[in-house]
Amino acid sequence: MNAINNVVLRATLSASNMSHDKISEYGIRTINHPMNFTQKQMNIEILRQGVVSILHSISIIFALSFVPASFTLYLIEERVSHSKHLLLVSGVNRLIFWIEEFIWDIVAYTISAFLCILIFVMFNEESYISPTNLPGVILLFLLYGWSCIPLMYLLSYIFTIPSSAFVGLACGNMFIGIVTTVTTFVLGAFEDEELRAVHHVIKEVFLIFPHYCLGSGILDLAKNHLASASLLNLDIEYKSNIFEWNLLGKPLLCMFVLGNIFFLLNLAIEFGFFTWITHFSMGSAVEDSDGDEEDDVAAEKERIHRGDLAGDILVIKDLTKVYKYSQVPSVKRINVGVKEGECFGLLGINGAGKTTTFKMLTGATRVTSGDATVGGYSVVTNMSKVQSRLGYCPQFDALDPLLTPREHLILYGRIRNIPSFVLNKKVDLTIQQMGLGYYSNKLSGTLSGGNKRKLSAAIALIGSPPLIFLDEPTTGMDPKARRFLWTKIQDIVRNGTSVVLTSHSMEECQALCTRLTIMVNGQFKCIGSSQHLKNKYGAGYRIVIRCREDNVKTVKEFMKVTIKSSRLIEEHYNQLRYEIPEGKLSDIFRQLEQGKQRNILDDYSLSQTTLEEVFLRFASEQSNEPIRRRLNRPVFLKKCLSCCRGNKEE
Ligand SMILES: Nc1ncnc2c1ncn2[C@@H]1O[C@H](COP(=O)(O)OP(=O)(O)OP(=O)(O)O)[C@@H](O)[C@H]1O
Repeated sequence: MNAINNVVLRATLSASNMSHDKISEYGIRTINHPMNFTQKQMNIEILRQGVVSILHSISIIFALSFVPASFTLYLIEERVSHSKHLLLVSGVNRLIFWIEEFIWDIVAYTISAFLCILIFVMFNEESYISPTNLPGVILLFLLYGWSCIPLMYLLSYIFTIPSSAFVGLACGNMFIGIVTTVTTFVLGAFEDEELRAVHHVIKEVFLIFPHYCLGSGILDLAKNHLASASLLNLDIEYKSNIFEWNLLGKPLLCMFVLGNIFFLLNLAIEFGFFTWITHFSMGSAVEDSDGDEEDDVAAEKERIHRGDLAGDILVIKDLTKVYKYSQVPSVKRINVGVKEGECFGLLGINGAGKTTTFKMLTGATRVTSGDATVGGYSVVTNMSKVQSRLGYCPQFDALDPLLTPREHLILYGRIRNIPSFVLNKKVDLTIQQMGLGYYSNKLSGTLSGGNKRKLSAAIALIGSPPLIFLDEPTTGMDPKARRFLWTKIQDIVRNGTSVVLTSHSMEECQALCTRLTIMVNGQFKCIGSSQHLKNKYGAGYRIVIRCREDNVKTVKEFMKVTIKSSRLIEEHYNQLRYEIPEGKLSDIFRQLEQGKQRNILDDYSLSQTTLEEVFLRFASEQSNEPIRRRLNRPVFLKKCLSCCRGNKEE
């Protein structure tokens, strides 16, 4: 309207031949000054701004729910694949592991948090980026990461599938953050006395959630900014310290304290504090071994108890493991000493207790009773010292799928303190010897089962630790790689390294082990060299006879008469299999040759009892009772336990 008036005025002046410069001096200037808000308008405006602020809080909680949850992906993968355990066994300090994990995650989180702040800057959100409020916003974001990341570490123990953990934890973060913040905001808007009382209580209780601290902090900051802006409209200057107790002071302090508590709880789980408490509260009495102990087992036990341990790098004394909620021990009072430069074999059928023994010796599970020492250090009291002396090839490949074989070997070589000037050469040599050259730069997640096994064995050997545990190292390997590994094991044993090996291949045990034991139901049934075991527990010789179909009866008669101690153990069509417990080898040959000359038998073979037969004899004693007697724990209890025990199995 004013502009039209000015146009009319200047057109009239122009018609009266006034100079152009002068015309611009004439005109009407209008100034619009809004009236101050009424009380009602003010309330509506505050409510409108409040709703905008709660939307900001929700958006921030939403964005920052995903980032901390994503840090559990790798953590769970490492725990479930046991690659974390392998790192610890190779000498990584548990405390350093978690500090490094936290530093890495907090740096990644800080980048995301600063991107959120950048969005505020781009949209010029005065409530958050004004010089007085910006430091508060930065601190709120950083302390949220400080407290929420260790909380995610704690909750990650509940999960075994990384993707489920990510979805579950991100949704949980969002749910808690949004529900707590919106609830307190809505309750705060009511005038009712009772609701106000509830509002005050839950505002304090919700401070145990970092998500609420962040949401309420953002909201309070925006409300405070709105109040000072509104008062400024009334020409009243209102300045407040945003770090005061009732504004940001309380949530900031709570997040700082919560972060410390969550991190310490996580360390307590990592160091087995809770399993330690339950271990002592549940008791661990296991009666002595069964009376029918073989004399070589008893002799070894006697040697260990006597303390005659000269030259033994590994000493196992009455080592026992009873898993929680299992009524029978998985490993029961075993005793053995392994000398420097000795390869000791642990044989036993599935479920005999071999892996459990390794788990106790490497710190993956707690010892129920008894002890074992490596180089004089106890696995019960000084596991970190024990671990620094171990190489371990677990039963299932504990590899990081995102690292290549070369990167794995460099990583473990560095952990084992191989000087950097020889490390690359050593790694190249190992890769070439293990036949991994073609795959050395491929992700280990894409390797075949056999190649993964080769890599696991190479990791155990790199750095030449004095004691190496190999849990079925050659399973799935091709014959060439298997032969190479055998040669390699023989070499390192010759050079003074001790090896404890489990295998289901009798051929492997005979080729490598200086002494071996057969485990049945968690107990050692015999100990000695393979020849000693065959002599002692083998039933003499085996004869396989082939004859004409119509001659079977005659052969049976012949054997009954000529080799009286023989016992028929198998009969298939024209093939008979006999066991001869005793007798001179030359006499047996002579008698069989006579039978052949008399055309009673066509053909025969004579052999000593094999280790496999000794093994089968003992293995037949293994009962599946332990498995049947294990109780069925409720699922929720299992999850609760897995959370409390962290990476320790019980
Ligand atoms: N985490 C566990 N909780 C309860 N019982 C377990 C646990 N792990 C193993 N066991 C039980 O302990 C016994 C010994 O198991 P272990 O894995 O040591 O046998 P193994 O000799 O290594 O068998 P395999 O040759 O199949 O590897 C089994 O009866 C098994 O069911």
